[in-house]
Amino acid sequence: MEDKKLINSKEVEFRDVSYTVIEKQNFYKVTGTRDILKNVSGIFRNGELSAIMGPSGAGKSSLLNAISKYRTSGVQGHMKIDRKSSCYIVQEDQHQPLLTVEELMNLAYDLKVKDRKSKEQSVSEILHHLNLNHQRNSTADQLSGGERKRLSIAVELVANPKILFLDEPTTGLDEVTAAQCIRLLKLLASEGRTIVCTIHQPSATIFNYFDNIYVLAKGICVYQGAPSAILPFLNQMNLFCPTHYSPSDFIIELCDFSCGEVIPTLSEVVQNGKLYCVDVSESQIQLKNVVTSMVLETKKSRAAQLGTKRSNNSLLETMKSFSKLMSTEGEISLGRQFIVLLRMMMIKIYRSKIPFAIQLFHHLFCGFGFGCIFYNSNNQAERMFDHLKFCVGCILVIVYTQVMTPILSYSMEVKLVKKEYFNRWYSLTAYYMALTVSRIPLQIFFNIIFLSLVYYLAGLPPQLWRFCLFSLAGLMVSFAAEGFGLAIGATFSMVVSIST
Ligand SMILES: Nc1ncnc2c1ncn2[C@@H]1O[C@H](COP(=O)(O)OP(=O)(O)OP(=O)(O)O)[C@@H](O)[C@H]1O
Repeated sequence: MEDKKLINSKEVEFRDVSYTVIEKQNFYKVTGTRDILKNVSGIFRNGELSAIMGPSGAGKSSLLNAISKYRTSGVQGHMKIDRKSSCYIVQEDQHQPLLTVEELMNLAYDLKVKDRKSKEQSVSEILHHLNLNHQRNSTADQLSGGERKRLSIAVELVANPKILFLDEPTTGLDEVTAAQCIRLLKLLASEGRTIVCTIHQPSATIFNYFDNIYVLAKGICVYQGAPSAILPFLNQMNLFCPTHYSPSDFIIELCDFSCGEVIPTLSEVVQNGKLYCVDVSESQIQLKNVVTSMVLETKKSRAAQLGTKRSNNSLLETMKSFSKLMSTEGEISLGRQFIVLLRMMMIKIYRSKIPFAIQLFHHLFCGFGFGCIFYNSNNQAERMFDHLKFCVGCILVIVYTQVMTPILSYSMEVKLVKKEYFNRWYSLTAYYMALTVSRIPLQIFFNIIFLSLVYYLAGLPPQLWRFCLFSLAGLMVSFAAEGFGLAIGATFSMVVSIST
């Protein structure tokens, strides 16, 4: 009966998962590979708060990333998880800047939920539930660490996900706030969700809030089961916790400092996560096999389906899979995503007073300086080389300005976009379209200021049609340069975020 309950209620199951990274001496030279996770298995059940514990560098975040499918390259093994109803909350609490808590909640709701009737009520309920109601009008930067963490959870809760993955939710929080955060997660789990978080070394109070503990050491599982069963389990292995130690400190110390056979022996006993420790009585435990072949079967049937599909392979199928890649699987249409994102970006631009002032000063300064260099030179036909220098110079100023702006600003946004895209807030197509369109008005405004100044100071003919042609050429260069800037900014920040 107990076994049946365990098997039926599991929400996340993984079997023989390994994660290998390529080690490089420098950007080009590969020195070898390193196994971060070594064929670990386990389950995280519905209605439970589970913790992945272990010393620093044990592979906790790697395991969370692998089973949530946040990271797929280098990961092998079988995983059963409903991606559509899961979300991942990263360690750094990143939120759209310049938006208030209420606006962030509304943004998440508009992008994730189709039914708009109950928006106000749902948002209020979640904010109330997470004790953020009094901060409705504050921006994310004005919140405390604990409030920011609660906001990260709140924005994901609007779509009522069944599975929540959190990477180190207590990092940077004091003991009391960390305990509050874990209590909140326990409450959310008790409502029927599967909550899995990584945690480095929880205090005794926090440790006892968890329903399930998964301990990793050097990429292998050394314990999986109820927190209360951990000491009886270790006692059976002749490892006795000193009286003044908390169980969590003891197992972390064992994993961190023990040498020789302790870690492989513990891992062998729990079959690298396939067995689950249940506390039967005060000093007795039972090891139950909970990881089934179900994940393998799911994988096989998927593979079989794919095989059938591939046999009918056609251009249409390829196109469909490509468009799936480009869009989220949510129900919100691309058009609505675009409108919601565009509105959000316009609000952000409107509120960015200092960047606006800097850009205005930059364009005025460059326009004036550049105009002075070529003062009244363009109405003299014999100064042909000066005309050429003027054109090349104009192009260089526009290109440099427009390339640098997205390179500097976009790299900070990439991690946020990666998180929101992974959590199915929007498709990349809608995001890119909104980003491009939202920048057009200011881009035209600033470029016209620069172009008007240089046009006038350089003594070009005061004819409207000539000025329009000159401006059009400048704007086209500016749009092309901005595209390059976005590509460079996204590529380099992707490289940085992938390698971190
Ligand atoms: N992409 C990668 N390339 C190279 N090494 C990596 C990569 N990802 C993880 N590692 C290494 O794998 C090990 C485990 O990393 P992981 O972040 O999973 O540890 P952790 O248990 O979460 O540690 P911490 O508690 O300190 O965050 C570390 O030694 C880390 O340097």
